[in-house]
Amino acid sequence: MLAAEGLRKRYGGRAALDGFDLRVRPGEITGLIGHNGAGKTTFVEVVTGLVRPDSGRVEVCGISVHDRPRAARALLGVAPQELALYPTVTVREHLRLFAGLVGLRRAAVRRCVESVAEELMLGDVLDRRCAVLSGGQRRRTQAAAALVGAPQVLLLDEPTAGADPETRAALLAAVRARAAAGAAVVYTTHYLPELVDLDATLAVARDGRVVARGERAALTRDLPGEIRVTLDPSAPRPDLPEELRARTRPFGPDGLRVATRNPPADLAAILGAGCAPTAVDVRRPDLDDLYAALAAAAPGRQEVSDAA
Ligand SMILES: Nc1ncnc2c1ncn2[C@@H]1O[C@H](COP(=O)(O)OP(=O)(O)OP(=O)(O)O)[C@@H](O)[C@H]1O
Repeated sequence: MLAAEGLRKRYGGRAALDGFDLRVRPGEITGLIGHNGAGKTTFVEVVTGLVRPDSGRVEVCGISVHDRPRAARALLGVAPQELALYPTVTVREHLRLFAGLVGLRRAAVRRCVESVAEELMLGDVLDRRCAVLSGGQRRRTQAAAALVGAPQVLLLDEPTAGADPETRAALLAAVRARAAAGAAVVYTTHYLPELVDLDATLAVARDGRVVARGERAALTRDLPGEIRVTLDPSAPRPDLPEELRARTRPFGPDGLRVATRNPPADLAAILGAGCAPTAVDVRRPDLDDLYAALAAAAPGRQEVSDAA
C-alpha cells in the first residue's frame, strides 16, 4: 500500500536519504525509528511531495507520488513533525480543509469532523482559533487533520511530541483504530514504548536508509538481555569468572548488570561465585537494546535482520 524504493536525496554534500526502501502493508503500523538526522522526516517529506528525491520512487496504493501527486495526496493523511496550523483559522475549519484534501464529499465532512474531534478530545475547542489553543490541543488538532476522512495511508511524524499522557493515549487509540480499519501507518517516534502499545512492526533508519526491518520480537530476539543483581553492601564482593566479568558493568551503588544470552546459566555462575544478592532481576532485550545495538554497529555492518 505504501512502497518506497531506492530513495536518494542530497543536500549539498550530505545525503539525507541514501537508498531508503520501505514497504508498509494495509493494516500495518510501522514504527520508523532512528537517531536524529537519520532521514525519517525527509522520507515523510518525499512521500507527501514536499521534497523531490534525486532518485528512487514512492507509490501510494499503486499511484506514483511523483507522476500523480494530487491523486496520491488524496490517499494520504499527514501529521508533520513541526506544527503546521494557521493561527487565525479555527479547529473546525482546519479539519474541513483536510477532509476536502482527502476528497470527502460535503455531506460527509461534518460527520467526519465531529467524529474525529470527539475521538481526539477537541469537541470543546472546535470553534476556537488555533492561536489560542494549548500545546496539547494543537498537537491533537494536527493529528486530527491527518486522521479526518480515514485516509488509506497515514504518515505521523512524532505526533505525540510534547503531548500529555491523556493526549498520547487518545492519539494511540485513534491510530490503532485506523490500522484496524485497514490503513497503512508510518509512525515516527523517539518514544519506543509507544511502538509496543501500537503493536507496530519496526523500520530502523540510519544514515538515510532502513538498516533493520521487521517484527519487534524478531529484531530483538538475538540481542543480549541483562541480569541485574543488587548486592548486600556489607558482604564481600563476588569473585566472578573472567568471562562473566567482561560482560559485567556496575548497577547502582551496590549492584552488577551482566549482559546475557543464557540467563539461567549466567545466574547460576553469578551465585556460584559467592554473590550475596538482595535482589535479582532478569531483563529480556527490548527496543532500547535494539537501538543501542544499531548505534554501536560499525557502518557497513548495518543489517540486523529482515523479518518483514
Ligand atoms: N532542507 C534541508 N536542507 C539541508 N539539509 C537538510 C534539510 N532537511 C534535512 N536535512 C539534513 O538531512 C539529514 C536528515 O534529516 P531528517 O530531518 O530527515 O532526519 P530525522 O531522522 O527526521 O531527524 P530527527 O529525529 O532529528 O527529526 C540531516 O542531516 C539534516 O540536517
